[in-house]
Amino acid sequence: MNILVLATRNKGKTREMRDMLKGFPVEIKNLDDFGPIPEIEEDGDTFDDNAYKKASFAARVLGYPAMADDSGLVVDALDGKPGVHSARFAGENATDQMNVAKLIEDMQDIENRRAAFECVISIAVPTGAALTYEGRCEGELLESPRGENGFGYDPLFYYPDFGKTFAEVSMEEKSLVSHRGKALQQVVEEFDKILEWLDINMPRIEPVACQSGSC
Ligand SMILES: O=c1[nH]c(=O)c2ncn([C@@H]3O[C@H](COP(=O)(O)OP(=O)(O)OP(=O)(O)O)[C@@H](O)[C@H]3O)c2[nH]1
Ligand SMILES: [Mg+2]
Repeated sequence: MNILVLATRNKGKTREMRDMLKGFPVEIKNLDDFGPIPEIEEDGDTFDDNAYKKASFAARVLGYPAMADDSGLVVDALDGKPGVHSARFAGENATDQMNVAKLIEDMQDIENRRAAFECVISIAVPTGAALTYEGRCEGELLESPRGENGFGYDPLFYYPDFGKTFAEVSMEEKSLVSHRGKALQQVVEEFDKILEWLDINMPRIEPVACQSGSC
């Protein structure tokens, strides 16, 4: 069976990606299933750049196809911030709670509460060839958190059609409309094509003994 490595350290993302890919003929592995690998610097200007960096680096280092997600919250009134810096909004080692607290503070007394989650998923092979999928989800920011589910900014992200925040719905409900859910739905719909693409693009390196014709 094909192996696909989820190139993320984020447990919330991992849960959502694993859930949507269950039932497909692919063995999903986490970075934790391998020995320590170096941290990837996420210094790209776009979600696209960073998703590709993470997926192609993991694929090259591990020798398997890898899927990475780069995502974040884009807030109208903050000129698109925190954007690609969503995970580190309140500082380099910020927790979700710290990021949420900073966002509440920065949005104090601001009337325009419009925000969107954006996600780019990259599936890469060790040669660097890659496929890209995107998703976006629009909502509004509350003034204080609501709900216990999800991760990141979910307790502040109010989705009008649900009348709830993403932290007040189940993971399955969130995935029906979320940025990551939408990108993953395309992955799911195209999964047969992706498997064919992997077959064509994964380099088949014969063991040295075979290359010399002795097997
Ligand atoms: O409330 C949220 N619901 C979501 O559905 C969601 N998706 C992304 N985010 C935020 O954006 C950062 C991604 O940054 P990011 O793509 O660099 O990921 P990360 O650093 O957490 O993990 P990794 O995948 O890079 O290992 C995350 O940490 C979160 O703060 C979300 N917040
Ligand atoms: Mg990251």
